[in-house]
Amino acid sequence: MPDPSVEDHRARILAGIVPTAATERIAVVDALGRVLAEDVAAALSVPPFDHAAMDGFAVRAADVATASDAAPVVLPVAAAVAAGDELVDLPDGAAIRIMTGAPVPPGADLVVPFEWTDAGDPVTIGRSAPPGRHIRRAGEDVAAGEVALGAGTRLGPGSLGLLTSVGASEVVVRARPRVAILSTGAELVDGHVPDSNSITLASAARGAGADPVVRGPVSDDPAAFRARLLAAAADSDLVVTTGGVSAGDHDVVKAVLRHEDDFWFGPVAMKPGRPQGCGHLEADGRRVPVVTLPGTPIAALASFLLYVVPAITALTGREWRRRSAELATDVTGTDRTVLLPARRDDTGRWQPLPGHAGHSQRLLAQADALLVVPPRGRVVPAGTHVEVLTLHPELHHEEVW
Ligand SMILES: Nc1nc2c(c(=O)[nH]1)N[C@H]1C(S)=C(S)[C@@H](COP(=O)(O)OP(=O)(O)OC[C@H]3O[C@@H](n4cnc5c(N)ncnc54)[C@H](O)[C@@H]3O)O[C@H]1N2
Ligand code: MOO
Repeated sequence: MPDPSVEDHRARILAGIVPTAATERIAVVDALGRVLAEDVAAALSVPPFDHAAMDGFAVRAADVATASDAAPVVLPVAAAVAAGDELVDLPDGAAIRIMTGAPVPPGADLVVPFEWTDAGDPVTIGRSAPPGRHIRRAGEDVAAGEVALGAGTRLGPGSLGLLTSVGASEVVVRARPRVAILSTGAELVDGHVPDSNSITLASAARGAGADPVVRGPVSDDPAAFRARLLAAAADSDLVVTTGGVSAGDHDVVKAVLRHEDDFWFGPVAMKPGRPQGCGHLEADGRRVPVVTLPGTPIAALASFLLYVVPAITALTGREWRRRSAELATDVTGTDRTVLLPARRDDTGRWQPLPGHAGHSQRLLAQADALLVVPPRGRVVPAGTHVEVLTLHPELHHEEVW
């Protein structure tokens, strides 16, 4: 039996994910990047009232219908209104000087821009237009009562502006999934090796829309690991461990979980990150998914982006979408999926960084993405589109990827 592929392992993990039902009500100013849990109906129309779209004169279109440079129409100016002013009626046979955003005077159905006039008082108007020109009608963008944004919408800066314009100051959004990060290894606990995976994975989790809780490092003692793991599962929606999944004498994650019914461990046909595992734990009657990643830092982050970012997306009830990018050069494929640190060049294609040594944290820190080179066992030519994993997961949802 060949080792399962990256796709197989991702499908296995995603099959065990049930979107979290939890929601919370938050202020619109805090809602950037969140996902609406409910439709938002407009309390206010956009625009809220009929207003001028140009600086000029509000008139009756019929009064200026014949205006031309050769035969201009001259009207007295009855008043001046600016944005924020109260309504002023338009007397018969007159014009009102009006600024962009000011309420259109009842009776007026056309705004003549200054450029078509001498801007004087009385005003000489040398050009006409049909009724309605340069007026934005109340509700022409969004009518009060209409659904302004639907459940499931991911909120960007424009959505926050729209919510504010329709009168919403708070919204109900899906709760961020709580993701526990549990690193393992005696060398981390005693400080011989800095625990870089915790900060890397917690920040990647936050960027992907989760609420990370760092629960490690924990030593290679099975009882200590089990206790920490259960505590992590009790207050999270997903647990991610790092380390302890290969074949060594102290590989505690695998030793503790391999005999559980609900766990799978094995090599996945990828490099780096071959030893992987996943399963579920029971906590307070909930089935909490657990993804066990290898400890080597580049393998841990690559695996996190391949498997955990899609799982976080699925937990928030959104569909995970693969991103693809074009190779700038030929890449040597193998019989396993290879993950290559890369940067985008001036042509928008992706170039693997030179000097890839398999496990360089330095290269990972310099790269913008990991290219997922498929296991074709031969050269993958320049111009081929391959999956790409951004190393800036805060941008994961952007269409540019
Ligand atoms: N006989 C075999 N040995 C190994 C195999 C194998 O198949 N057979 N697989 C190798 C591969 S590939 C990988 S990847 C590693 C994965 O090992 P573990 O997941 O068990 O990780 P550890 O042994 O705990 O640590 C590996 C390495 O990474 C450092 N590390 C671990 N956690 C962190 C952390 N939180 N922050 C920073 N660095 C960390 C750790 O000190 C080790 O140097 O197994 C190979 N061996
Ligand atoms: O798969 Mo491991 O990450 O090569 O060292």
